[in-house]
Amino acid sequence: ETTDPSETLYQKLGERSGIANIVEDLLYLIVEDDRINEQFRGVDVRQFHTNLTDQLCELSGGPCTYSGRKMRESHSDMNVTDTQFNALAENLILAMEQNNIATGAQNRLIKKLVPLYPQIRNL
Ligand code: HEM
Repeated sequence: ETTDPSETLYQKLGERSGIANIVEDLLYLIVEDDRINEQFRGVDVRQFHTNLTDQLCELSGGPCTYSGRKMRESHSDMNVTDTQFNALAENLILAMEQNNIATGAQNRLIKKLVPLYPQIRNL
């Protein structure tokens, strides 16, 4: 954890390897969370891990290219609720907490996800 203002968000998250660790911990939290784990049954965990890591890397300003589907497309038939969206965001915050990411950096990453909300909820 660092408060160095010259670091980018990507650096504060520990670059791609740090983000990969966060996403791995997020996956464990998802499996434990009865609000959302049903939705993830049968999902290709390796591919999900790679794609979410690339997406968060790119969104945080890192040198990655997300190559998965559009958010509207991958979540279109899931009927994701507000509660479920918030549950996933909450688990992401917990995973960042577990990886000692500074609170300011946590909030900055969550803010990057806000524009995805209507796509993921299919609104
Ligand atoms: C901030 C919120 C979210 C982000 C950033 C996000 C991001 C992603 C990404 C990057 C993928 C991979 C897409 C692909 O491989 O084409 C994905 C797939 C998926 N997401 Fe989300 N997601 C979010 C919220 C949710 C929520 C709330 C649920 C359900 C409760 C959910 C369920 C799924 C499932 C089941 C898949 C796998 C789809 C498949 O492989 O067929 N996501 N998500």
